[in-house]
Amino acid sequence: MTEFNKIIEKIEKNIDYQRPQAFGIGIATIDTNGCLLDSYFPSPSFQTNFATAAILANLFGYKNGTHSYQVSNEQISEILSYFTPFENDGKEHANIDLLKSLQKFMQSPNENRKVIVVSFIASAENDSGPQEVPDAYLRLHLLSHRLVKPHGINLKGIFNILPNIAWTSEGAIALQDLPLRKMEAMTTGRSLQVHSIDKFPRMTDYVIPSGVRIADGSRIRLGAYLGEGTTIMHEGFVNFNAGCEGPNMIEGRISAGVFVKKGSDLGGGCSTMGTLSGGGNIIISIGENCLLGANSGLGIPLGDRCTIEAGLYLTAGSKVLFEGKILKAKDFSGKNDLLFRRNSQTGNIEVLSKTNSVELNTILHSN
Ligand SMILES: CC(C)(COP(=O)(O)OP(=O)(O)OC[C@H]1O[C@@H](n2cnc3c(N)ncnc32)[C@H](O)[C@@H]1OP(=O)(O)O)[C@@H](O)C(=O)NCCC(=O)NCCSC(=O)CCC(=O)O
Repeated sequence: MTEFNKIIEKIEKNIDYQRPQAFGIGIATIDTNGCLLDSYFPSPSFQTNFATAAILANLFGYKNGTHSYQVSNEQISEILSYFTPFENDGKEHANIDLLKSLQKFMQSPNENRKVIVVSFIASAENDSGPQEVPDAYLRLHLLSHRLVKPHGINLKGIFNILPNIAWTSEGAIALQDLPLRKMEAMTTGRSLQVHSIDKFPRMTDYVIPSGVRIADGSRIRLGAYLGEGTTIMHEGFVNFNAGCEGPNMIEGRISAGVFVKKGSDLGGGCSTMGTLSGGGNIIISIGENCLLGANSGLGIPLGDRCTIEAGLYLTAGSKVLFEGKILKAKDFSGKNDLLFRRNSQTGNIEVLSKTNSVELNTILHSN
């Protein structure tokens, strides 16, 4: 054990070495040109397991920054040899177990169009965002594994890094490989179905967070953050770098960048304004115990215990009536205990102070 510690100390003392913010050991799909299409990290590490990070770093020559490496079976054996002091110590070692499984599964990797990858993400202060497919996927995994909350990791430029590919019943396939793969499947009696053409896969094909119900997996992108006790009905949608704290009822759309705090209910078909396209730049958040009525829309950050009437689309610039004064909806950003409704007699949007708040039906949030 002391020998192991000495090795780690030596690696970490190297003047150029910087502990990565996160790292992951995973498996990636390659296309016929050997390009990486996706990466799957069953147990990513964030701000932890620094000893394992150091051993991996030493083997690949990693010092700092964001880098990914393809790993041979021989290299896995070499990595595992460092961990013999931990054999049968009665503790759980997710990364060691993962390496052993990968070694077993990957006897002839290329036949399955798969390669083993290790990816490191630079320390937070030096992280300039996604560099390659594996570290982009690692970032999305960190969010869906609840290791970081939305906005907790740099995703700038991720669209330029991720390839647009076919998500099929046989996993990720490059668009140029699709006709051949389709023929191959048909001639062997398989039906190759294409579920979507996109840069982001559905979350449930990579990460299943504990304590959630998801009625339609295709509505949740990898990189969504779903807290314990989240229920998402068929109309619900959650983009990457967005999500909810849990428990929550989600029957509307959580756009990229939006975060919903616990106890809030997003009614059927409601909209939260995003910032990816359409010119909006206000990042929407929703406080605790809010209710967005069915088919409502939200263009300002809400405080706690606020309600938006069903069908009311509240944009930031909407003129609203509050205690006899005309204000803008954005003047109420982050404020608590408010009811926004369109007066059915005058047509004005009104803001009323309120004391009651939504309570979730607990039966819908237990598993
Ligand atoms: C705006 C609220 C919250 C108001 O409800 P409240 O219970 O607080 O108030 P209330 O008791 O209805 O009304 C109190 C008083 O205000 C009046 N009042 C109510 N709304 C008014 C309006 N728009 N204009 C003028 N007056 C109004 C009432 O007539 C009443 O007056 P008096 O005092 O004179 O009597 C509601 O209407 C609403 O929109 N709820 C959202 C529900 C929802 O969408 N949940 C998600 C379900 S999701 C779902 O079902 C899925 C299905 C789907 O997919 O669509």
